[in-house]
Amino acid sequence: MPLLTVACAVLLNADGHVLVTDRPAGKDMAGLWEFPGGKLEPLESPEAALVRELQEELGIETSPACLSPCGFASWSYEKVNLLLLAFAIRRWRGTPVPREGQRMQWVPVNGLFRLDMPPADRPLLGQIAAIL
Ligand SMILES: Nc1nc2c([nH]c(=O)n2[C@@H]2O[C@H](COP(=O)(O)OP(=O)(O)OP(=O)(O)O)[C@@H](O)[C@H]2O)c(=O)[nH]1
Repeated sequence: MPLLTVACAVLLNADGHVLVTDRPAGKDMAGLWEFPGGKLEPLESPEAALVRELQEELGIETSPACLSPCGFASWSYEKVNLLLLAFAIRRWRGTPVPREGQRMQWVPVNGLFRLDMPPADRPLLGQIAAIL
């Protein structure tokens, strides 16, 4: 199966809460909570992809220097092997506002374990808890 590389953001605010958005109706796994981010375009670095996705999805400005790798997960879905690369981000410019019809919430890290998230994300949660 093809390998799909996705970069995602663990946006941490001053209270130590993490931003999650839900997958809009009509997409695979609609309604599940996930970390903002998306697929790398051809020849694009994970950092550049994430900076671009955060602008598109939430209207915030970041830069590769703000991104700190904080974990990864690997999961085989029906049609792809997903490699999910997570970056912690504590500083950005602007206020996140969902731009693609997603719902959004800030949750304490412990609260992540109670959310309905894609199966690929579960192994990330312990890694995220460890960096706080
Ligand atoms: N951004 C993000 N994607 C995730 C997470 N967990 C997870 O399994 N994924 C999967 O990684 C892929 C991300 O791709 P994407 O967001 O660019 O694409 P998409 O499915 O929304 O569809 P699109 O091609 O219409 O943009 C999706 O298949 C999504 O289900 C996560 O926490 N964040």
